[in-house]
Amino acid sequence: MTGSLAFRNLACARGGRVLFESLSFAIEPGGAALVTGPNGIGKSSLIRIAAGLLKPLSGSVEGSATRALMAEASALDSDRRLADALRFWAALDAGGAPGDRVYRALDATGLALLGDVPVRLLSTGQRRRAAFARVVASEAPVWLLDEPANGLDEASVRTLEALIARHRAAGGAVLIATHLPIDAPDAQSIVLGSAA
Ligand SMILES: Nc1ncnc2c1ncn2[C@@H]1O[C@H](COP(=O)(O)OP(=O)(O)OP(=O)(O)O)[C@@H](O)[C@H]1O
Repeated sequence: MTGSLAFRNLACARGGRVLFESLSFAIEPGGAALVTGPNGIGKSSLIRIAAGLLKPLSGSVEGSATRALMAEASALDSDRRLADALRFWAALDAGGAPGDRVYRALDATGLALLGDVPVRLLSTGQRRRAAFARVVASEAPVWLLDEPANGLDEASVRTLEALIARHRAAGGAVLIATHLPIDAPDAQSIVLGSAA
């Protein structure tokens, strides 16, 4: 797997206000970038631009075309059982038979025993882990993670960090917007709202 992402001279405006401009950085295969900054500065907007869901004011994003997004809304069907909901997306996200990938992702995120539970009955943290399981099952070379540690207990944050490390070791690239500390060795630090 080879994942990469490059932001070139990016500017973003929302509601008629420029949030950031002249933003350039690249994430190489095996790399990661942690985006931080105060509320409302544009971290989620940057992630949405990288996901192709928001058009930048100027500049461009290049790199691997297949990108998995973990944002606030997981898009998992609340009435489906968790494994079925993940299977639905795994078939679309990565194609092919999703069975094994989904079970591996459930196992990796500590949800192996909850595959038969309807999504609507999951706790907040379990729902976040389920959203992350979708990313893991997607096999996308680029992961875009918006506040992935929100609602997770300490052990789940360690699992998140381990899976990010595994993805990077396999050649993937990861962009993470976070308020909470996430251990990602040698990750670039992108501080929005900083003059530096
Ligand atoms: N659809 C929209 N239309 C207009 N303005 C928006 C829209 N969505 C977000 N904004 C504004 O864009 C700014 C940046 O929002 P964004 O969610 O990217 O910030 P953030 O840095 O992720 O914030 P937080 O730390 O609170 O999650 C905010 O001022 C927000 O009100």
